[in-house]
Amino acid sequence: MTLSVKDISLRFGGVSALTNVSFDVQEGQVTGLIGPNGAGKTSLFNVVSGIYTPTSGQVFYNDHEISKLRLDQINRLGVARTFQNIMVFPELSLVENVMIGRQSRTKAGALSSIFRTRKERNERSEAERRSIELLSYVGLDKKKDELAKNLPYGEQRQLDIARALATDPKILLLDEPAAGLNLQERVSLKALIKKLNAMDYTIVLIEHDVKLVMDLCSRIVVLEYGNKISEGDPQQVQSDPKVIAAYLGSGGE
Ligand SMILES: Nc1ncnc2c1ncn2[C@@H]1O[C@H](COP(=O)(O)OP(=O)(O)OP(=O)(O)O)[C@@H](O)[C@H]1O
Repeated sequence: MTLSVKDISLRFGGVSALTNVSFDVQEGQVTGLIGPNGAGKTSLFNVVSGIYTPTSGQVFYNDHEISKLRLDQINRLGVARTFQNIMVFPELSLVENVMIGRQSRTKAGALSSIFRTRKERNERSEAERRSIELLSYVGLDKKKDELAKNLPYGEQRQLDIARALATDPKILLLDEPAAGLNLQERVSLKALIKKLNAMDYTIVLIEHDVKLVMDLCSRIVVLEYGNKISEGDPQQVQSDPKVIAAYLGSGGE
């Protein structure tokens, strides 16, 4: 087992964002996290990735409790994430964007150091080599020297995923990666997620595009008002009356 969420509750003053949510993410799978707006999906990612400390409950990663660790500590253990809003640096090149993501892995620091020593130069060239390799995973290596701001929106999302890969994670948490993408870009994204999963990345996906989730995920967890209301394979979840009611109640989103 890779990631285990146990009885997680998260409250903001009077608002319960999550109530006793538990589920496991199995290694090598693509797990979907779905639910209407405000269901608590992003809050759960924020807890798992160390942005929020849960009010109660625990998160385990390979049997280590990570719920009290910081974002950077959890990241170093092998959990990386993207955010709903794209987090690329528009004025930097693609390869620089990915190299900044690797900065925590190099002792000398990727971009800001003056490359005086052989060790620092070697670290930089290794960081650059690996960054170009990661760009090739998402199909952007040929554009490595272009500025991020000049990429079409769909490719900026792919660059964002390459940045998340920069710390060499085992688990990738993707928060609405298809948001704002057109049909063709969604097809490319689906192929990319399948490819990354085939490369052994374990993936947890928050997504409103239910068809994309059904096509990609072997297991789906459904939240509503901070509670887990269903869990299972796509068939089970799709036919669960609680899930149908939750989606109809939210306008069929
Ligand atoms: N920092 C915060 N302070 C107060 N309330 C918050 C905070 N973050 C989230 N919430 C509340 O927690 C609940 C869950 O929000 P969350 O963003 O996790 O839902 P979501 O399922 O990701 O929604 P969406 O699909 O719209 O992104 C909402 O009621 C939200 O208003």
